[in-house]
Amino acid sequence: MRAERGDARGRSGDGRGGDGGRGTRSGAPRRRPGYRPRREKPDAPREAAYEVLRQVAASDAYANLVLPPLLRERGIVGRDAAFATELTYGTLRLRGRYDAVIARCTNGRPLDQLDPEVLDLLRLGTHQLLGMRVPTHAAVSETVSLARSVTGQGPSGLVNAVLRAVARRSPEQWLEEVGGSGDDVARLAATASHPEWIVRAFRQSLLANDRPAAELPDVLAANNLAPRVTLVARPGLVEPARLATEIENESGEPPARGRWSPYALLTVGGDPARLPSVRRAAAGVQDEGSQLVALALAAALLGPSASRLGPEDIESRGVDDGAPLRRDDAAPLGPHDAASASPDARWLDLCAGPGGKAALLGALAHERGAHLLANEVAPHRARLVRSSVAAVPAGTVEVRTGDGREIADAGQGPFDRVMVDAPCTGLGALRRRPESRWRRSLADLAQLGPLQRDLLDAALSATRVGGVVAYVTCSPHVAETRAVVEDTLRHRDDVELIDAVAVVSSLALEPPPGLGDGPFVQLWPHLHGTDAMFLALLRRTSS
Ligand SMILES: C[S@@+](CC[C@H](N)C(=O)[O-])C[C@H]1O[C@@H](n2cnc3c(N)ncnc32)[C@H](O)[C@@H]1O
Repeated sequence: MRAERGDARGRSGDGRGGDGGRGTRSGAPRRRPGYRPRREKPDAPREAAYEVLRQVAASDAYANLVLPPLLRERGIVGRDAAFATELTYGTLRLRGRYDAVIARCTNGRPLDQLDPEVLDLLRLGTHQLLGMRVPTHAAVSETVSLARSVTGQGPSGLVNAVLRAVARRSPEQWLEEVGGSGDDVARLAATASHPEWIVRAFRQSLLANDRPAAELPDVLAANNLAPRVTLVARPGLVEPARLATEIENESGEPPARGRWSPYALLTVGGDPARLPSVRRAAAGVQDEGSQLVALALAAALLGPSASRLGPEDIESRGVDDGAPLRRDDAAPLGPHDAASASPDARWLDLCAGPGGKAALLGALAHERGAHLLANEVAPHRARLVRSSVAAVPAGTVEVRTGDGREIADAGQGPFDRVMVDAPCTGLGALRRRPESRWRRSLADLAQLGPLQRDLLDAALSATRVGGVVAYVTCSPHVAETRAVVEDTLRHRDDVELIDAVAVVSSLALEPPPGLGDGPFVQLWPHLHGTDAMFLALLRRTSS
């Protein structure tokens, strides 16, 4: 079976396995010459990829949540699992480009007149041909076989004809063809496979962050590359060196250290869920950009108008110079039950689900004798937060289910440090969520804008004078990043900006290049290898 699948993928043989891939099994009737009976079961990795695509389209499922359990359930492992994963995620990412190709191969029939199932089959076949370089005969015959199995005989002829037309040109020729018409945005949208409004949004954001528009193809291309899986060794819970050993034992390959976060390890394979430290939540999967913004909140200095800091504290910590508090300088605070006596004891994560940043902040809070309230509006996501912070010793983190706009009702403020990791379009994480670019629309921005402003407002109101708020999005879109912060500064006179570039540059292992003059930090996949996270740091200056 393994050999048959391998052949079907074009790694050897004729693309159909030793028996033609048509299911000759002991006891099967003798074939007439030239007769090829219908294959009983389609190739399992292709079938899994197809099913995920259908769930993504029909039930708004997330591919990265559906595929791994499906592979486990069907016992698809090793190279077959890698094939299914690349086929699924690659097809979803490059759907826009492939649709432009397929539309040129249907004899003028518009794609919206094809059955959605057939269109997904064509996309899968096209990705094998143009994105994975599977030999033509294998890509076409296996996809046609899958089509027969899932849609019946009828549409399989169309699938065969369209895929043969796709195969007549090389990937390079198709890129030239689909990128050959329309304005710059339309061409990039087709070749780099992004909706046009997202292409425009990235261009606008590059310019707003003093990056040249010429970088646009690079950032879009980076959105199409599968990122390396990054783990965080939560401070005080597991040493990075120990986590590295676990990773090497699991995958056979030592991880690379992160470029920016001292707690980051980049893996090259293996299943993170199997690592002992991940299982006990001392470590987790977390993009380095996400680690950096959480570390920045923990490192940003409190004060100068910190009402609960004495003047000598402010002086000795160098608050006025705007430099961040380094971990070495952090006051070695006592046990967390003494936290209430400290001027840096009450931390809040206002939008905590599923809990990546809350777990890192919780670990840091424990080291510093602080307490973290992790708030999340969705009960099922609040449960995920509880799992994420499970390794932080009891008493440090409390998880609250509630609307962040009503955080004053929690009765635990005012807070010293507050994370507002606002619900956003997620345009900064397109690498990791292959389907999301097709699901999002401009209407989402209009809907999210008021909520983002209200959450930031509520966070600032719940912060003590001198306390710090981090406003974070996993999106570079101007409308949900600097526009939200600038609107807030316009209508509040009790807030000032902290230079987030200075904070991030001094806490990172090396200063990330290209961050500009601040005060905002915008990370980029093509420059930093992280998600396109945005960070603004704000300080409450008066009550
Ligand atoms: C970007 S995610 C946060 C990611 C999280 N900080 C992490 O690192 O894992 C935004 C979260 O805000 C939550 N959310 C949405 N509206 C909210 C509200 N009104 N109050 C609190 N949380 C809210 C969403 O359910 C979602 O879990």
